[in-house]
Amino acid sequence: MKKILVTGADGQLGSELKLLAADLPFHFDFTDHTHLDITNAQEVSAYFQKSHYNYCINCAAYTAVDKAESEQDTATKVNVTGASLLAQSCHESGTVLIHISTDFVFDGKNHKPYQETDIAAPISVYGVTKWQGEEAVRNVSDKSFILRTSWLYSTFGGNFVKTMLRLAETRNELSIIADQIGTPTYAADLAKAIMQIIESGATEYGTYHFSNEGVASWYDFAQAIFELKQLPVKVNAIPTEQYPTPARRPHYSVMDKSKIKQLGVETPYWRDSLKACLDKLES
Ligand SMILES: NC(=O)C1=CN([C@@H]2O[C@H](COP(=O)(O)OP(=O)(O)OC[C@H]3O[C@@H](n4cnc5c(N)ncnc54)[C@H](OP(=O)(O)O)[C@@H]3O)[C@@H](O)[C@H]2O)C=CC1
Ligand SMILES: Cc1cn([C@H]2C[C@H](O)[C@@H](COP(=O)(O)OP(=O)(O)O[C@H]3O[C@@H](C)C(=O)[C@@H](O)[C@H]3O)O2)c(=O)[nH]c1=O
Repeated sequence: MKKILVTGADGQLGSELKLLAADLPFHFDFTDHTHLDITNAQEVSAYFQKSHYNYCINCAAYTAVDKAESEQDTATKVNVTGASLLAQSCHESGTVLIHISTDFVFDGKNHKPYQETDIAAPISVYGVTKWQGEEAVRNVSDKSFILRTSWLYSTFGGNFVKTMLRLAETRNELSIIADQIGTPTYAADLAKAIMQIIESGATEYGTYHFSNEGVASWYDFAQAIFELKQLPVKVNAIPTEQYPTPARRPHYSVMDKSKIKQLGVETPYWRDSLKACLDKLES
């Protein structure tokens, strides 16, 4: 039976993987920050010495985009050192590493969906650390899948969908940025994609883009949330300048998913997945 180590398992993606795990014929070790700190070299190597893993899915990350601007060292430790330590142990033990990265490795100047071969040029500390983490993985492990995803949300953890629902409890009007374009992605769909890759036994290692299908601005995303939930919130479309944040975010970060589709992975339309998540939140 395949053995799979999951790090950062209490986050959005890790929690979605836990839900899927129950129905799969694999042995999972789900670890959170307290059981396995990926920045601790001894803890990482102890895990890999204790068991042989066929796969390691790295869901652990520093994901606070704005806070990262003033916490560069912490973000680097988790997103670069942590990724590098896992890659090293995976390489030594012949484990396939599935590492997750982000659309924020791009600067957002494209006018057509980013391909895996497009040049990364991150414009935030978070984006830089995620790019350096990818490079660390690529340099060490020749058996790794790096999956870049975007605008993740889930019924678990904190995310844009939950922020909008929370704000709707006290506000009847919101201003949301309309000139940052990307694709929302339901973490449950990413979890399924990861499992499809593992179940297929694919060995076409490398960097892949995975998001839901379609395109939206944060404004469109917010409108869809309120429309599907039938909440009477007026949403004003604003330019980025009118919502200043510590971190810069790409204006355009839609990703081309042709490559991952060749592995048989499905990419549901973002509004369908949003509805599925909202229905699940309600139940
Ligand atoms: N969220 C998003 O919108 C997007 C995320 N991604 C990427 O997808 C991946 C999964 O993201 P998501 O599930 O949303 O992230 P979350 O922030 O929901 O979860 C990350 C988890 O990592 C844990 N963690 C942090 N530091 C360590 C550490 N040193 N050792 C072990 N665990 C640690 C956190 O635990 P604790 O809270 O206890 O620190 C948390 O449970 C990440 O690589 C992220 O960069 C890509 C695009 C979009
Ligand atoms: C709350 C709020 C946000 N916004 C904007 C700010 C920002 O540009 C956008 C999204 O803000 P958030 O802080 O929720 O999301 P953010 O943390 O920027 O999301 C990013 O997270 C990292 C981890 C990734 O890897 C990215 O793919 C992306 O998902 O919405 C508004 O315009 N109005 C508002 O009222």
